[in-house]
Amino acid sequence: MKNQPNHTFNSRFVDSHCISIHSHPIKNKILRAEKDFEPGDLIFQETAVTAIKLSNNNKNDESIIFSTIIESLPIVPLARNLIYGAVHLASLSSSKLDLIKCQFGNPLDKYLNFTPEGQAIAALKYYFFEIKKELSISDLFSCSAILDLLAIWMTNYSTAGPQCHALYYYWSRMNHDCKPNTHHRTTGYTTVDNQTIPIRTVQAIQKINKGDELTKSYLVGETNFQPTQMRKDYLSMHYHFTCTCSRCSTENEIISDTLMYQYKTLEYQIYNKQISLNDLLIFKSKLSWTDWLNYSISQLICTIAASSSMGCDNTRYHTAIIECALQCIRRLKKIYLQSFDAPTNEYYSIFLADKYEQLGDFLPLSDSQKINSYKEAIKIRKICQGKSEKIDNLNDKIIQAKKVTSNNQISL
Ligand SMILES: C[S@@+](CC[C@H](N)C(=O)[O-])C[C@H]1O[C@@H](n2cnc3c(N)ncnc32)[C@H](O)[C@@H]1O
Repeated sequence: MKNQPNHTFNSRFVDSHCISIHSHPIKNKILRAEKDFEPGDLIFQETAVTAIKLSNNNKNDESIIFSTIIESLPIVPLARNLIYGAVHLASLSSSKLDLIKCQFGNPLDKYLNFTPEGQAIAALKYYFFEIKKELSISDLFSCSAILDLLAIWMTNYSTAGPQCHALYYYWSRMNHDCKPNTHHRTTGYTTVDNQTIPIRTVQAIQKINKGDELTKSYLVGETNFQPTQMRKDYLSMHYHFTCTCSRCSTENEIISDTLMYQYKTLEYQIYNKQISLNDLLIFKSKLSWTDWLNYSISQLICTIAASSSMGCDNTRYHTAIIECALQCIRRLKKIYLQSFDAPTNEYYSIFLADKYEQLGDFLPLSDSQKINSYKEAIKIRKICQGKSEKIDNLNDKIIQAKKVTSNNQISL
């Protein structure tokens, strides 16, 4: 039985000849292709049903609920943003709310207090009455009703640019696969009722036949390349299901509990800024090169070095950081080349291209590999569809690097 929305919101880009929603005994709702798609084909574009803008510049905007109480809660920014999401849902009309009442993942008591989700849940429970007073939430909403909305928001929202979170009618109903057949991104914004609403574009990254389920990956960034067991743990923790996709059934990278524990501890320490880049490098130097943990630490080091969030001293650690980036490239390349549909499968290409760009950023201007690394990223992104804005950015970096290099030569 096909379900289509009653068009009380702007879904003008969605063509019902391309996709439809169906019921499924385990996954509840699923999104299906209504025709064949080739890799790179546009499947659908849709405007979000609702979105919140999290930018501080908009504090005075009536439509965005910023509260002194929420801002002063002792929680991390992501937890605060999740509460804004839940409270925002409570402010919607019932018809809009009905449209986005997707299935939610975990029972809320599963989240640990130190995670952003756990902090959002705890803060909402403890401060509900103050928050309710401050934000004039309707009396119809009890604390448990708002917590239900938080669960819906947490399971189904997506970031649309750094300062915008949104829920979609179709996109939010797509289920997970560790090797998804679609890729999605925000391709613009529109204004509805004075609100900025993002537009999401979904493209095929594999050959899709009419009747196939359309899937996306719920894994964040590099977690896509974590071993099966870790991916499954993440999905069970956040989305409350056991992944049985083809990749989970075929890949078999065994990770010992000790390694897993060490990794989780490191993640926790990094998250809480309890470990320095130097500590990480020392820890890594004691691991064998074949350890999965060794590779994962290289990923963490690259991320830290790229954001410099831990006061990383680039000069002192340069060689080690570059070696970490190269190690990540070697591993991603291996996965990329093993993938039967590479290089058309954007799923693998994105990560490899990003890593080449990161390596280019890390390399000093005097190193000829810097520009080559950017060129490699361009080559891969050119194969992917719809990455032109990132290619422009890389071309700018190459021009910049060439300019600085030639200026240096002149001054010599
Ligand atoms: C974003 S929603 C997806 C839409 C959802 N199926 C619905 O009916 O609203 C995420 C939830 O869908 C279910 N789900 C997603 N992918 C799944 C999968 N591969 N296997 C089983 N359940 C899945 C889980 O319950 C998860 O918490």
